[in-house]
Amino acid sequence: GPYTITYFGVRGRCGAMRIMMADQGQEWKEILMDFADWTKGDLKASCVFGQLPKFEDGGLVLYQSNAILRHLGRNHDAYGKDGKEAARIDMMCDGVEDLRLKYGKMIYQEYDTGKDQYIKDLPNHLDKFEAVMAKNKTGFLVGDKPSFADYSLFEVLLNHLVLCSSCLDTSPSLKSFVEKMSARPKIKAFLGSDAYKKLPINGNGKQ
Ligand SMILES: N[C@@H](CCC(=O)N[C@@H](CS(=O)(=O)O)C(=O)NCC(=O)O)C(=O)O
Repeated sequence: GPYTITYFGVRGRCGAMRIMMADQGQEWKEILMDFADWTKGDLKASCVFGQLPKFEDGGLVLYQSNAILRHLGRNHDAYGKDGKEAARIDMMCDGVEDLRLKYGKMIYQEYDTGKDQYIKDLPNHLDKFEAVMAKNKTGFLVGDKPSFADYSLFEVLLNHLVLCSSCLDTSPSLKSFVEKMSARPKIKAFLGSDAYKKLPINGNGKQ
């Protein structure tokens, strides 16, 4: 710390890191970028990849939402107990990223024509995470405590429950995972906060 997020007024690619920091008892500053200012280009030109989110940890400046999650994982004992667990957590985080990319493509490019088919195909994607969650038996993807991959999976599942409220009905381990994560006191408080509720999930208002 001190942690600062610079991003647009959406949950988007900062949904998971906010939930993770809340659960870890961390505070952070939010610099909310409005899109008109962004299109002027000054801040964009200063971003390593020309994109947000930008994350500051004191003097350290990071971009790439999954790199930010990993940094928080390292700093808050949420990256496994050893190298093997860390590698499996990386694998699961990358798997969640694949789901995020599919979800984002549907939301931003194919919502009207592709939403129904996306929901039909969803079980084929969620069953991979269901199998890992069911096998690990601790209530987390890897090891016996939440890792940054758990926070990313949890957040992306919350978004999918908005898209399709029944999408976990055939995934009992994922359903229990979402219920348990939602019940963690600091997460429950954050999900109930105006700061969380006032932000739309995506930049185009579709969900
Ligand atoms: N891989 C990056 C993607 C970041 C990204 O796509 N940022 C978008 C906003 S959002 O899709 O995350 O909401 C952006 O800056 N868009 C503005 C621009 O590209 O000029 C990450 O994970 O952080």
